[in-house]
Amino acid sequence: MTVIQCENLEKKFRKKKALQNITFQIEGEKITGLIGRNGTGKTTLLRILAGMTKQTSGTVTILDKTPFNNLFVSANSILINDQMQFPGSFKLQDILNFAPDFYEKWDAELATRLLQYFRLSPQSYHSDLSKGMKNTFNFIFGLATRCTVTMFDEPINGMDEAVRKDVYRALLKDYLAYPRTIIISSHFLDEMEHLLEDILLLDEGKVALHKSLDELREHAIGLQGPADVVKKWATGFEILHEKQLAGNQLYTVLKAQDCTFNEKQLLQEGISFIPVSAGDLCLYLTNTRVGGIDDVFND
Ligand SMILES: Nc1ncnc2c1ncn2[C@@H]1O[C@H](COP(=O)(O)OP(=O)(O)OP(=O)(O)O)[C@@H](O)[C@H]1O
Repeated sequence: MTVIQCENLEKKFRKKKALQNITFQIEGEKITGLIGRNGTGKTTLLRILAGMTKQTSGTVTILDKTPFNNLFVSANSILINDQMQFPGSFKLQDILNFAPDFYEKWDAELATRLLQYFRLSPQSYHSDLSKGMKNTFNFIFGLATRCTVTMFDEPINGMDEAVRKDVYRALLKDYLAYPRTIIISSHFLDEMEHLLEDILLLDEGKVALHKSLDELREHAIGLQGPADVVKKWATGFEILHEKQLAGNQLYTVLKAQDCTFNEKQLLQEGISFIPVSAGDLCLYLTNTRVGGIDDVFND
């Protein structure tokens, strides 16, 4: 079943095109990572999907409904971000008490247990929490809604490493018990790679790639060895990233399409295959310069 569908979505802020030609669909229950550099339109896309803002043109449907101003979509989806506002007079417990009025699948026990585990006092005011604590509470809230479409916009900002690890684990355990469509935008792809089934990579407001992680891992190949030999083998391939290393060694990442390297011969010529992590690959695919920051310091 198609849960999310976008066709030629465009969003302009005055003359600025924040999103353009966005076409993709998400089928069924899975966790998708929404990845992209700063300012590439992740938040804008999530806000459109959640019905908080309207696209300039194109179509978007969530559970077959247009999300903007749609009560059905509001009841069945949630966007968690650090802009979430709750009434100033509400303690955390008050927020939890009101949640079942809006979210029919609300799991009060899960929310309470997670609050205890993360040592968040139900008597605290949301506005008094630190950044990391606020995001932890927001995450708990999002998880406990069990919404059919649950979206997290950079949920782990401000959380320390131990909390992040627990949050990833809680997300995975709850998802396995109650599968649903989850989208997480994050700059920490390497950390949460194990959670994700698909990657939706945005670059300058466009979809750069929408693939499963398995497909993504086969998308590129890393070669390292003597610079002249690496360059010889890389001839004719699209180079996604290049880094000069000590001892005249070169590390090159190539687009793996139609790669038919003879691994034995490469090894004989001193070239090693280096796996390219999904996080690094997404960075290379959205870098404007093949050599990255090093280029700034090179003549
Ligand atoms: N309300 C707005 N008014 C004008 N421009 C906006 C507005 N919201 C977003 N933009 C612009 O749209 C583009 C996309 O912004 P968006 O916040 O969606 O990116 P992002 O990928 O979430 O970025 P980050 O990773 O830094 O949070 C940016 O150029 C931003 O300046």
